[in-house]
Amino acid sequence: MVAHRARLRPAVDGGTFLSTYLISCGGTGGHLSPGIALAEGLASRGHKATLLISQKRVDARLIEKYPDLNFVPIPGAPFTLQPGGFVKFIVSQTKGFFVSMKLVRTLKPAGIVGFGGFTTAAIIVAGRLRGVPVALHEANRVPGRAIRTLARFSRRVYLPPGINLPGLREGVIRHAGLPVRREITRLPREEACRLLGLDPSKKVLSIFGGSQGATVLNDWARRELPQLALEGIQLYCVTGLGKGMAEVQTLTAADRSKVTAVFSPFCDQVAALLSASDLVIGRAGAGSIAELIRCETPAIVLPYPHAADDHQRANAVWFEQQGAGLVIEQTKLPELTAAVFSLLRDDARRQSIRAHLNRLDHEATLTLILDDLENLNAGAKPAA
Ligand SMILES: CC(=O)N[C@H]1[C@@H](OP(=O)(O)OP(=O)(O)OC[C@H]2O[C@@H](n3ccc(=O)[nH]c3=O)[C@H](O)[C@@H]2O)O[C@H](CO)[C@@H](O)[C@@H]1O
Repeated sequence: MVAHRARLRPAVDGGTFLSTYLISCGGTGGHLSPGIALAEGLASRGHKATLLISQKRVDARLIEKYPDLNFVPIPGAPFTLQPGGFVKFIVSQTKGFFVSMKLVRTLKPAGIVGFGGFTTAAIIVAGRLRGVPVALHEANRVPGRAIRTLARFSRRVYLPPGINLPGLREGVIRHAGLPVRREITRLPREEACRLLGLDPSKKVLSIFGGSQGATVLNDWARRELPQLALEGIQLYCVTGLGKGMAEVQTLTAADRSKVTAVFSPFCDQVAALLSASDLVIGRAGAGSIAELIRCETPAIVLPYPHAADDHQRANAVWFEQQGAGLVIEQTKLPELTAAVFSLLRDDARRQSIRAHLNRLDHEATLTLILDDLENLNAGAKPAA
């Protein structure tokens, strides 16, 4: 670890901390979760972070669990060329820019990190104008529009291993995975099942369709529930906010034992969910994949077909190439049921997937980014 060479700044609450960082990470769980992970890492090194988030419901829900972190919602809307949407984009980005300028002026950050998405542009431009070192993080295996546009303003661009962005100055790109929140770690299965109200002696299948949930996967789960229950397989389906009510059902298996099925709009216990699950069916969001790797949970992923530049397919292909999971295209949904039962019956196959997950990066990403940010800061001129 690099020594704490960062400048000492007075804390707003009267204590002292090394430096303040601004982290722009709003809009989806896939942006917010790594932002939280970075803020946790900075705090562990004595720094302070303010996280800029969107005004979307999913952001508000996800941050409930982190009362000790400092979140600031800022205006912003996704880019679109549709007339009404484009005007909204311009107006909200302009507002976001003025809020960002004020934040940079008052907080005097030592660095700004943007995780992409529509909340990132304003703060990166504001930081750049005020001479603050700015860094971008791309989680996906196809860099998004915000990252592609803003990369030339940035001192660092963190990209997934093997991915490049042409035209950047030498030394700007660093290869790093997605930082994962501290709490996401593999728990003993019995404990995880207990936390979720499940029976550890029975298999657990989870549906985890990213931060918004996935309607096709929810529908599949409801359709297949009788058959799953008959085989004694418990179901934990995270439906997504606004996609159904919380519900617990008790069904009967072929051997007359009771089988639980849980439907929940949001999950606050992702580590327990992934640790209890014998198999997860999910999307191929970078956050989900990083957390499946961290908890070593076998999964079948169905890339969201409308993701920008088809980036979920690229994530999924990489995941499968590592032997870390299986991919089924959404157009081949009818194949899912057979694949699920086959994998749940095949303990050796799931064990082999776990072995592949185990050899993938677990901890190094966050350390790499923290070291690098501290180095950047140490070499930086004081913010204007
Ligand atoms: C539709 C779409 O374009 N989704 C994108 C979005 O992912 P999206 O936010 O949909 O999903 P991800 O899988 O990347 O991340 C979800 C995050 O939310 C957390 N979570 C989710 C549900 C829940 O109930 N509780 C909870 O805590 C997960 O633990 C995870 O940390 O950003 C990702 C990162 O750029 C992209 O890879 C995805 O393609």
